[in-house]
Order: sequence, then C-alpha cells, then structure tokens
Amino acid sequence: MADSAQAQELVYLVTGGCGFLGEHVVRMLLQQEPRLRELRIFDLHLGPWLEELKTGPVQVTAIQGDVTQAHEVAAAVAGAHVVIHTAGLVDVFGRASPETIHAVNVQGTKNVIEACVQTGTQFLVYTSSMEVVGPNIKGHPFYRGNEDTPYEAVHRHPYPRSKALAEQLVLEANGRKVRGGLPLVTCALRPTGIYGEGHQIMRDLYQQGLRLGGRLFRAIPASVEHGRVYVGNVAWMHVLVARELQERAALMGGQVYFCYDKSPYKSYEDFNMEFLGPCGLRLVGTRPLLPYWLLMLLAFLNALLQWLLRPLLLYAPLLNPYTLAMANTTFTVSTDKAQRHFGYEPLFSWEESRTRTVRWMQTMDSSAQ
Ligand SMILES: NC(=O)c1ccc[n+]([C@@H]2O[C@H](COP(=O)([O-])OP(=O)(O)OC[C@H]3O[C@@H](n4cnc5c(N)ncnc54)[C@H](O)[C@@H]3O)[C@@H](O)[C@H]2O)c1
Ligand SMILES: CC(C)CCC[C@@H](C)[C@H]1CC[C@H]2[C@@H]3[C@H](O)C=C4C[C@@H](O)CC[C@]4(C)[C@H]3CC[C@]12C
Repeated sequence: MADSAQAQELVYLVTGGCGFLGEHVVRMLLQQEPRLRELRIFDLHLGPWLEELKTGPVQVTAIQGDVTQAHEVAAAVAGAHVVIHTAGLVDVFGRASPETIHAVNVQGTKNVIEACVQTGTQFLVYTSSMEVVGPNIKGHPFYRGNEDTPYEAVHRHPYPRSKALAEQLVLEANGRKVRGGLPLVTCALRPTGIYGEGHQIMRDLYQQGLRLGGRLFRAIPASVEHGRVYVGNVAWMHVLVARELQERAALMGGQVYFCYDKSPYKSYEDFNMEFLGPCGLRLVGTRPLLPYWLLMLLAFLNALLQWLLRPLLLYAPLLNPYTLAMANTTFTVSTDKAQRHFGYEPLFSWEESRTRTVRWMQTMDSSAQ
C-alpha cells in the first residue's frame, strides 16, 4: 500500500472537462491514472454528473471558469503538474462570430500557455484537430495520410484557422522556461471526426431521421472517405500522452500526433449508419439523390439565409458550403507515430466502440419515447 500512497501525487487539470470529449478524458483519467491525487475540471458550464465523481479516492475539483479570462486560468493552473487543454469553441455552422471563436480557441490557448509558464506547470497536452491540416478549400484528398504527408493546408473558415493558430502557439511554447526554471513540454493531438457516447451531431441526425419517417437521404458519394475515431480511444490517447510526456520529453515535446484507432474507412454517412442503422434508420440511395451542384446551391442558399436572418434569429443548419466541402472531400489518416513514440494502442476495438455507441443511442431512443 505504501507504493500506491506514494504514487498518488499528481494534480491534473482538464479544461473543457464537461464537453463531449472532456467528460471522457476526465472519466478515463480516474480509471487509468493511478498516480492522480487531484483532478481539476475547468469549464464554462459544469455538468451535474461531476457530483458522482466526488465520492471516489481522487479529489475532484470542479472550477467554473472561462479560458478567455487569464486570471481565472492562472488560478486553476497554479499547482497542477499537467494540463490537458480540450476546451474549445467547436463551430462550423456559423453559430458564433469569428471573433468569439478566435477569443476562445486562440486567446484561450495563449492564456493556458502563459498560466503554465507563470505558475510552473511543466506538461501541456493540447487537443488540436485534423482540421489544422484539412480538408482544404480546394477539395484536395488526403488519403490515409500521416503526420508527414505533404498537404496544402489553406484555412479560410474561422474554426480551422483558430485551431491551426492555437496548435502553432502550443508547439512553439515547447521548451520555454516555466517558473522554477524547468522547460515546458507540450504536444498536440489531432483527432479526426470523433464519435461515441454524447456526440451531439449523431443525436441531431438521429432526430432528423425520425422526423423523415426513419429515412435519411444519401447526399455524398460512398467513395468519399471521412476519418473517424472513437471518443474513448481519443480520451485514452490523451491520458497516455500526458503520462508519457513526463518520461519521454525529448522525443515527444513539440510533436503532433493524429488520433486514430481501428474504425473503418467509410463515407461520413455510411459510417453514421453503423449506429443509426441498428436504431431503425435507413439510408436511401446507393448514389447521392441530388447532383452536387444542387447541394452546393442549397448550401449557399443556407449561408445567404443565415446572413439575412441574423438580425432576427440564428439560422444554423448542418448544410453550408464549408460542411459540404468537409463531408465531400476524402480525409483519412493511417499512421503509427503514436504507437512508435509512446506505445499507443487503441483501448477499444472497433466492435466495442460500435457497441458502446449503439447502446448509448438506444438509451436515448427509449428515453425520447
Ligand atoms: N468533436 C470532434 O469531432 C472534434 C474533432 C477534433 C478535435 N476536436 C477538439 O476537441 C475539443 C473538444 O471538443 P468537443 O467536441 O468535446 O466539444 P464540446 O463543445 O463538447 O466541448 C468543449 C468544452 O469546452 C467548453 N468551453 C467552451 N468555451 C469555453 C471557455 N471560454 N472557457 C472554458 N470552457 C469553455 C465547453 O463548455 C465544452 O464543455 C475541442 O478543442 C475541439 O476543437 C473535436
Ligand atoms: C453535407 C451534409 C449532407 C452532411 C453534413 C455533415 C457535416 C455536418 C459533418 C461532415 C464532417 C464533419 C466534421 C468532421 O467530422 C471533423 C470535424 C473536426 C472537429 O475539429 C470539429 C467537428 C468537425 C468539424 C465535424 C463537424 C461536422 C461535419 C462538418
């Protein structure tokens, strides 16, 4: 027992710990990080589920705060050994202004870095995104690429632009001296499209399918591959990186890693059907029902309507020129960098990831009736 008592010495902070990914990271840390003494969860909106975590052996501290407020971030970071920064404004639908996206994703990340430097926190893991690479606006395919695959990254949309800037800040901060003189060690993880329990878009698509009499209509050719990764494996990768960064700083510091697992390569819609199918939905059409030019026209009409209606109401449908380009451009990764650098293997097989996601959707299904 002396060993485990000695081992429980680390303080972790998870920003955005009440979000879709953040909650999985929090739960994974509690399960898989035996050296944890205190887990701080920092979020703009705290979830009620945090209460149930407070009865365990690890001290769970919930902090309601805003990453754009430097003093709030510094107070939360002070005394933490590791920061996992997942907080972000994920918006590709035009719900938030470009300024707000920049403030949360870029200024928020700057605040986290400065807080580490000022308070002496040495390890920072940043949740980046595949979108710092692509798909680009030219629609170039990225077919099973890795961290070294050349690709013309062009960012026009506020969300990917903000993620790219924030990632760059995190990587450039690697090696800066933190309070006490030790070097800051940082790295960035780039998930592809995350799915799993708690995925809001999957929920929305399910509800849309129900409204359409149990059908969804194919919009994108089945041959367009879209990278997906299970949330439990993304969380596991964060936990592992945070742990191994402390042992392999020279190798891992300043590095980026795609988040991957054994989820199959499929189109966005066919992949979703792996979960929506068992819940009774059907994807109509082996080919897109509408020609691409018509979908593009509808996407532009949606963008125009959003702009016209903005003074009156927020109109933010799933389809806009950016989301259409994302769904319609092949972007998949195939890499073993995380395995080589820190021994990552997915914790959940594809079958388990699918079962867990379907089970979650079916619970939602019965609670909706
Ligand atoms: N969902 C995906 O497919 C995906 C893919 C790649 C990368 N990511 C990245 O993963 C991270 C988590 O994304 P998610 O899908 O869980 O999104 P999410 O919206 O579910 O979670 C983000 C969390 O950050 C919090 N947050 C937002 N603004 C904040 C602020 N100003 N101060 C403090 N907290 C704030 C939110 O309250 C929320 O709990 C993001 O950084 C996102 O860019 C997500
Ligand atoms: C064209 C319509 C028929 C379908 C629209 C689907 C669209 C809403 C989906 C397609 C691809 C999705 C993005 C992709 O999985 C990866 C990411 C990266 C991540 O950082 C944030 C979420 C995001 C942008 C997904 C959002 C929803 C998208 C655009």
